[in-house]
Amino acid sequence: MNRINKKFENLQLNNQKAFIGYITAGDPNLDKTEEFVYALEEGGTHIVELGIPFSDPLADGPVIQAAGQRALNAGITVDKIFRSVMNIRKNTDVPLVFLVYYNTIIIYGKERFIKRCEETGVDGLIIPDLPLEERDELTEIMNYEKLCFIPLVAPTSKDRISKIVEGCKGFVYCVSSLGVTGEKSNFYKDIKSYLQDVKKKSDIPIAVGFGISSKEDIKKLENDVDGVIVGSAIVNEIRASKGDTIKLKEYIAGLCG
Ligand SMILES: O=P(O)(O)OC[C@@H](O)[C@@H](O)c1c[nH]c2ccccc12
Repeated sequence: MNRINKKFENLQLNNQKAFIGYITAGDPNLDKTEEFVYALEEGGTHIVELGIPFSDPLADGPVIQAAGQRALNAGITVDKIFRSVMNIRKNTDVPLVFLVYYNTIIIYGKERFIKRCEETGVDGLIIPDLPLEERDELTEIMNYEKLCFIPLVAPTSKDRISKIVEGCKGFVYCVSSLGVTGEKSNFYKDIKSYLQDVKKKSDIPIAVGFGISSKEDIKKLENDVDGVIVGSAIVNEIRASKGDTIKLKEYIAGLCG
C-alpha cells in the first residue's frame, strides 16, 4: 500500500489529524533540505511536501517564490532532487509528496519523471497548473500502489469537486482561500461548509492548506478535515533561525503538538 494511505489509516485509528509540512527543495541547498526533512519528521510532521523550484511559479506566494528563487540561483535541478530523495529513503519512510509544476514534468519527460518518482520513493504529486483535461495522460502511467495523484480543490470548484476528486488516491488538497500561498489573517468566509462539502464528495482523506501559520489556525480548521498543510510559515521559520534543525524541530512540535 502507498505510504500516504498507510499513514492516514494509522492516524485515523488513533483519532489523529495529519500534519503536512512544506519546504522548498534546495533552499538553501539540498544537504540542508535532507536535514530539514528529518527535523520535520522528528518534530511530528506526518507527510512532507517538497517543492520543486520553477522559474514561473504562478500559484506560489512571495515567501515560497523567494525560496524557489534562492534554490534556482544555487543551481538546483530535478535530477539532484531525485538524488536527495534516494538519500532520504535510506533513512526514513516518511511519506513524501512533490509540489511540482506541470512544465517541469513536460521538460523532464512525463514517463521518465513518473518512473523516477516511483523508483526513488516519492509517494504523491501535487501539480497546480495541470488542467483536468490533461490529467489522464499522466495518471494512466502512474502506479497507484506507489504514486498518488493529489488533486487540488478551491472554494470556487463547487460543482466540479466530484469530478476533480474522482479516481484519486492519497488525499485531496483543499485550498483554504483564493489566490496564492502565504500567510493570511482571514480564511474564506464559508470555509467550514466548503470543507464539509469536499469531505462529503470524496472517499479519500482531505487536507486544508493556504494561510495556516499558527496552532490557533490549525485548531480552527482541524475538525472539518483529516489533515492540515503549513508551508510559508515553515519556510519563514527556517530563514529566521538560519537553518537550525533543532529550532525547526521545536517549532514543528509547537505547531502540531
Ligand atoms: O504557504 P502556505 O500558505 O502555508 O500554503 C502551503 C503551500 O505553500 C504549499 O502547499 C504550496 C507551495 N506552492 C504551492 C502551489 C500551489 C498549491 C500549494 C502550494
